[in-house]
Amino acid sequence: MKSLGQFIDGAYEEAGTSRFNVVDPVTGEVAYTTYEAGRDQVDRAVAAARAALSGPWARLSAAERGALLRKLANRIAERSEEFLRAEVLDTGKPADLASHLDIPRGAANFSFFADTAPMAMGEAFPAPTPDGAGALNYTLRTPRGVIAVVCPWNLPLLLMTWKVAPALACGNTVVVKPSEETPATATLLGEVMNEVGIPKGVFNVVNGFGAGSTGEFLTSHPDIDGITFTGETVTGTAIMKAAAEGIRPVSFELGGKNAAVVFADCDLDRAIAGTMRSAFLNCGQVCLGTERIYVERPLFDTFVEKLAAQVKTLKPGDPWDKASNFGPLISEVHRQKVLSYYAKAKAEGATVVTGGGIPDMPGKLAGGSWIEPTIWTGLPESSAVIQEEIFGPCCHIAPFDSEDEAVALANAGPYGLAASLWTRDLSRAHRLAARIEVGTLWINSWFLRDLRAAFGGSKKSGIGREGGLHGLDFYTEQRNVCIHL
Ligand SMILES: NC(=O)C1=CN([C@@H]2O[C@H](COP(=O)(O)OP(=O)(O)OC[C@H]3O[C@@H](n4cnc5c(N)ncnc54)[C@H](O)[C@@H]3O)[C@@H](O)[C@H]2O)C=CC1
Ligand SMILES: O=C(O)/C=C/C=C(\O)C(=O)O
Repeated sequence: MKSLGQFIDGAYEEAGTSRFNVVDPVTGEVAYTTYEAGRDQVDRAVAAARAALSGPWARLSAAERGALLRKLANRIAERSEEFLRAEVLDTGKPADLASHLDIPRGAANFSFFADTAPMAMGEAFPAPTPDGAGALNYTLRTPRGVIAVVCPWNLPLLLMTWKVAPALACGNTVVVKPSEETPATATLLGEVMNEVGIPKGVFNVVNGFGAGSTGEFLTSHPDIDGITFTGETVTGTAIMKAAAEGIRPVSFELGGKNAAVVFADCDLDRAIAGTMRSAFLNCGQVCLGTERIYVERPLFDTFVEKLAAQVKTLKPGDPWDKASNFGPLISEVHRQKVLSYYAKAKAEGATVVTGGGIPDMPGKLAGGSWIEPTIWTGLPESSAVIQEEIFGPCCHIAPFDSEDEAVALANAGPYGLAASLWTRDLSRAHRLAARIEVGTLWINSWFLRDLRAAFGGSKKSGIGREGGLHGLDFYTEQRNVCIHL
């Protein structure tokens, strides 16, 4: 059986304080084992990253770093089959999905930030005041330092590189802690870093768990200069407490309970196709995914019927079988969590329009963490399945009668990550865009990403924005220089 270790200072270490299994969610069988990095390994990874900050990496210009990142992107593309196999083994997602989304975006993140980071802006102010006449204030940007990158399991390569790429483009060094469920692609990336000539110590990976383990050792490490994290809001709270010690900045993309608002004047086929993707892509394990759908009353029954018909076209199965388009949940633990919401919905009196259970899977697949895509109607807004992030392939659909009511429903709750709006009335779309409290609002679309745009969450869905030039305030330190000539 293959085993996977840490990647520290340019070298792999098959060692740790304990060894743990990574399970293939398709079958429930152990896929391979890896090691939990202890405090000493985290210390060495952080020390390697610190040392690399003043090594050959520090002497590269932004253009030279960009050239290396472009090579990285090309090499990921050349080795895409290996990345694809690793990602599919860890997550169980359909190979077709990973080959169109996860792996190409993993490469594109590097080429995008290779071009973007050198455009990080500064300011220059000639002083007009009598005492400062002739003075000039201008900005110098320097790398922030050693960045801890803590990642989730739902889009492992995509979300890790979304943070590593701007960090490296700005001249930082990183220590990555992938999710314990999906360590393979981050660890494999170490090989590619060496192949393209990224100096040792610039990119490090420590595997292990969160609280009381590798994740906590890393985020509480005194020699970390900033922490970027995507995952659950509760974890964000724990990491923020760790970051408070030493006053380290954080960049967070956290949970969501995203709404889709569908008006009766929408292009119905487009709205069905869009909400279908937004609720069920990646088995509902996308933080931007829709778990609450509000439909204008005249369209409600038709919408429910048509979405349910579409859900019946989802085919769970082997991720390499082109006929299957729906994967399992990440783990049995996560399936138990999602099933607990399926039970709560029933207990609270939901109408189960479709799904609600576990599908019968053939042969070895019967041991996987499969679950039925599920639609509910008829619950009050106070229900657990409407209030809490489930992170599974399920949604509740409710009717609304006015624009104001739709806005109030969409804005209810503690999260503010994303929402989608389906209407042909562009005046209404613009009006509502100003009122819906989210980091990203999609109109007649969903998960249509332009990497130049600010990306992140409002309310309890995050702190700060990444993407384009926005994240560069986190990945660089700004120094104001005042020179009196
Ligand atoms: N993108 C998102 O918004 C995601 C949200 N989730 C939600 O979070 C729930 C739990 O899934 P998890 O994988 O356990 O997410 P999580 O937020 O607990 O874990 C994400 C990462 O943080 C690390 N971590 C956990 N606790 C930590 C701590 N105290 N200090 C430092 N690092 C820590 C984990 O090891 C992992 O690498 C899911 O059921 C889902 O609802 C999960 C994955 C992604
Ligand atoms: O496109 C992106 O950069 C990110 C998409 C999805 C997430 O952040 C998530 O599911 O956590």
